[in-house]
Amino acid sequence: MDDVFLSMRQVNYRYPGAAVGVDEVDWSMPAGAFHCLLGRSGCGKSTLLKLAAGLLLPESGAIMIEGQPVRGPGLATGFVFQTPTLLEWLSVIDNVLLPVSLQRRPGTADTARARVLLEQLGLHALHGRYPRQLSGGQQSRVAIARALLTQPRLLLMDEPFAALDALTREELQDTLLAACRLRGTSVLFVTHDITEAVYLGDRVAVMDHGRIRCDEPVELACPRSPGLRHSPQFNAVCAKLRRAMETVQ
Ligand SMILES: Nc1ncnc2c1ncn2[C@@H]1O[C@H](COP(=O)(O)OP(=O)(O)OP(=O)(O)O)[C@@H](O)[C@H]1O
Repeated sequence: MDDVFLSMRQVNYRYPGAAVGVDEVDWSMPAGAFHCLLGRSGCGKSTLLKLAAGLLLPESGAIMIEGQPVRGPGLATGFVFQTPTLLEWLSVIDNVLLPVSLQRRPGTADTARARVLLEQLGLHALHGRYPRQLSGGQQSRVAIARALLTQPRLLLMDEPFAALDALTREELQDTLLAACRLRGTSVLFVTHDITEAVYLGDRVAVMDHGRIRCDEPVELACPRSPGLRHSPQFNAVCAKLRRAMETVQ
């Protein structure tokens, strides 16, 4: 199929000595899609993301982005971890510019792009602050801006909002959807939270013991709006995924 952006075919990986890894995973995403991976702790979600990022290489099977095999990490893929991992000694704008400054001296175009991202992520007044002067939600916003700086086609997110309070988390979900829609960024997003997966994802997969056990398209109104969270349709999809998660445990 020519509209496949990311494809995984029969992908296997296991850390030495680990009981669970990634087991015969087949997955594909069209460009601009937002896919979520749900599953209990230790089922292999982070391992799958690291494989997609090229941080790990599969023992067998193939991972392709736009038809090219993934052979290692690259600027075409952004990664956001559970903790924002900001550098304490750099200001907000310098943290956002980090992916460029690791390669070369940032130019005016890079700084302009960083400022636009900070504006879009609601951080325009905080350029000169340091991470210790920010709330957890603001730090997460900086981490997202940093991951988007190089204009990656693919954003991989590993429970990036897990440590935030429920309302901040919902605000960030809307900010993230808007930022990715604007850029056409494809996103693979790992979470433990069923409502988060359903709000964000246009497709949600449930992982268990390294395998994809259930793969559910989410046919809810786009773009998402906060009122959707209280609708019967939203609750019905959440209930279906919950049943799927309970069945596989
Ligand atoms: N660096 C590592 N070395 C050895 N084993 C590892 C390593 N990282 C993960 N594992 C093991 O691989 C398996 C899958 O771990 P993974 O981190 O992918 O799970 P997960 O679903 O992301 O869990 P969580 O939701 O808790 O983050 C687990 O059994 C884990 O103990």
